[in-house]
Amino acid sequence: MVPSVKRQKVAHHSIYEAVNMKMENYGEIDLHSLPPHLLPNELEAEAATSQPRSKNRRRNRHRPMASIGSDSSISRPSQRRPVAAAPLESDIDKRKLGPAQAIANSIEAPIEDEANRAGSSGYRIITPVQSPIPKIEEYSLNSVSPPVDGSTDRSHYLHSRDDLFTMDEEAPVKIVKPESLLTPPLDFVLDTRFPKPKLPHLPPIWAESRQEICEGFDWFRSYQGGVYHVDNAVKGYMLGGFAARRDVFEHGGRFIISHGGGKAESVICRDGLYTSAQASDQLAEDKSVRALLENYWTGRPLVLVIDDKYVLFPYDLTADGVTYAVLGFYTIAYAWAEYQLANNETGRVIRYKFAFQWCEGQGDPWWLDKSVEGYNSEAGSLPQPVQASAAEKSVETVISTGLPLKISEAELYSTNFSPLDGFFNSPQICNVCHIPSPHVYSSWFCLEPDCIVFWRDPINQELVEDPGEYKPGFLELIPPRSQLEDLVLLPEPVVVAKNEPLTGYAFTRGVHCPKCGRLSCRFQWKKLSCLKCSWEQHVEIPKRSAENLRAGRLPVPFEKFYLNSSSAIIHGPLTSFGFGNGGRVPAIKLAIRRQTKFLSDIKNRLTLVNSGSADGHSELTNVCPQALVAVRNVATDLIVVGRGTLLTNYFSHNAGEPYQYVGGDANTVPFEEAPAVSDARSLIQKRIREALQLNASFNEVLSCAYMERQRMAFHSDAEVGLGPLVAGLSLGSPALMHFRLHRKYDPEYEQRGIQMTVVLRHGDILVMDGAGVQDFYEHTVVPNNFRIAATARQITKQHHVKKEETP
Ligand SMILES: O=C(O)CCC(=O)C(=O)O
Repeated sequence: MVPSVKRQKVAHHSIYEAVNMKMENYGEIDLHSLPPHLLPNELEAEAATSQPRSKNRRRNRHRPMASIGSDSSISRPSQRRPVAAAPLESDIDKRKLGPAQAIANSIEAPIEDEANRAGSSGYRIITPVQSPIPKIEEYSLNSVSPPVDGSTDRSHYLHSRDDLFTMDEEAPVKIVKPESLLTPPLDFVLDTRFPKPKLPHLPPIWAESRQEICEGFDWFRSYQGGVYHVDNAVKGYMLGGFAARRDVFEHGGRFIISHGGGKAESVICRDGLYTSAQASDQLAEDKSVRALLENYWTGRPLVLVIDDKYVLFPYDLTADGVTYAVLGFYTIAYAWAEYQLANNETGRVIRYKFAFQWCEGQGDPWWLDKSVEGYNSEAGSLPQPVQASAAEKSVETVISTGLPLKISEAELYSTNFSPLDGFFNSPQICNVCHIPSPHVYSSWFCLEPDCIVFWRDPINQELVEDPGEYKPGFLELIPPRSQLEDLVLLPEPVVVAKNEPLTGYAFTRGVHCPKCGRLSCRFQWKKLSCLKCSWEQHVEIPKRSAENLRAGRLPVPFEKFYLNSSSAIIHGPLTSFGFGNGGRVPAIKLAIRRQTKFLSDIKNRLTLVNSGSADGHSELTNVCPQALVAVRNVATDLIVVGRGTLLTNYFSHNAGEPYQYVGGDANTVPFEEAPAVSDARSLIQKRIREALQLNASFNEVLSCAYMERQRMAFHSDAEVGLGPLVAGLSLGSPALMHFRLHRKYDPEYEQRGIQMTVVLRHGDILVMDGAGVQDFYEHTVVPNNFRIAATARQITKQHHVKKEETP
């Protein structure tokens, strides 16, 4: 929820003007006027969706270019809308509940329940289960809706989804599923090809975790769901988990049929309570389906990615530690809707099926073993058991010898036709809805879900129980259809250009290893490296001067802080106090407390101490080189995002006492080994003594380093044995620290908006004093650009007692 705020002109006072001045409440500003990259995620998402979009731009980008050799008699989808065409804007509401659904709801006899036939292993409706700490399992990503994110209290989830969120990606979610809910989908085919042989060689592009794919591969940046689309065009499609009935992998993988578009039965987790959501009908206007249909009509290629659970792929990815492998470019040859069995009231759901065909011009699929005698590149060769030596063949060699890494313009022609336009598989026009449907199965029936005879025998109008086999010839390859475009699959290497800030966004992204093909996240501050082999590229980030660190303006309409007028937080007078070598230095002390309900106790306060002196800055710059040893830490094993390891969205380094948040002992060094961090601690303690007359003695400092667009998620430092005094020193670009009410005090999300925002500039120390600050509020830090923060705490023994040991 966004706070209800109204616009009001806000004066810009310099720090010096503000000293000792009774400032007005700065709550009356519009947070939406802030640049999106400075907003916390939920506001950022809102800001992004409220941007006006140029329809023309979008259409031009995704409509096919003029076709070469196209037949003018071939009608375009815009002229007549066959089955499953992307709806026009005006159609959307009308199509929400089609006549087919009305009929389906009134039909008494459901399609025969295969689960019953299969005995007790069949699918069940799952009722809500109370589950304290579930066993974490990955659930078919192609079919799972994101669970509702739970608490962001570090004691529950050490990292929340915001930690990994960057602006051009979907936020990753926790895919958690208690064992008791792990029932296989009803509509699956058993894989008969086990045991699968080992891969002939590593794939040219592969990853071990979903995050690696999303950070390192432009064609697939979806942490949740199986369809990655941008501006209504699908860039990547994930084939994962169980295949649905009638899914196929033909011609050696040149022709693949898959069920896509989400809305399968899913598990939702909220506050530790797991519930299942029933499968529901896919609609042509559902975002994923709609985007897939747009690719279908335009012939635009997309990239197929598989995971190691995709049963129809003939090789075993797991043997080589491959979780995700990129197949190559495909276009959609056919799209249609059909009924599939489901575990809901009607016993069935509408599902869209897509037939993907390998794009010509990108060589043969990399997994086809050309060494097999009688290898037929058209048909593909079935996998043979692979010799160990062949399996270990260097991907480097493979990459250089013709892999599906690029579609070259010269080899393509754009047919720009629809497969329904009369050439393939004898489409027929339905005499009820007058929309053509392809002839997919042995007998033809209407595949337009809004038609009252959808999936019904045209003669006796009976619902089709089993459509049987595909019509002979349906699985044959069709002439290629693609746009004249130079599309590059291989991730571009990160090039270190002269004078480029090496903390820029490009350097936060994942890297593709030219030796073994693995995608790795940027996990070390000092270099880009492959997590599989020895490949690495040094990116030596130079030491920054105080001036350089301080540079960077925050385009926000407030100098120091923002208070939401409905928050009831009050601030005291702004005062100045002296630091350092005897001279008085103008500085700000801003005490903020909440007057009613929550922070009524004066002990709970927030103070921003600005060092304000040149001498302070020179002391601080020493901290930087120390923090540069930082790494992106591994998130807790309580969370699975997609598959594999999960890293935070910033780099960190811990000194002093182990801090559970950064993995305890494993990621902590003693202060003696971190002299600059130790200096920062001394400086923080000194400033607090001077400004607040508090004798703080911190025994832990967490240093966080942020590159462009990185940030720390909403959380509170409310773990047992922490604080209650927490003080953070800011270095580098200015940042916004937003506070919102903790979810436990606002369960209905009524006041989920930002209650308070504090600007943190180079040299500032923000002091959070009192357990109430952590208990009532969560905070997030969104830097404007390169920034390092050193946050000091007092950690007691209680903090080290493991969760299971607490009574
Ligand atoms: O100042 C920062 O960058 C974040 C500090 C913080 O929230 C923390 O360490 O808990």
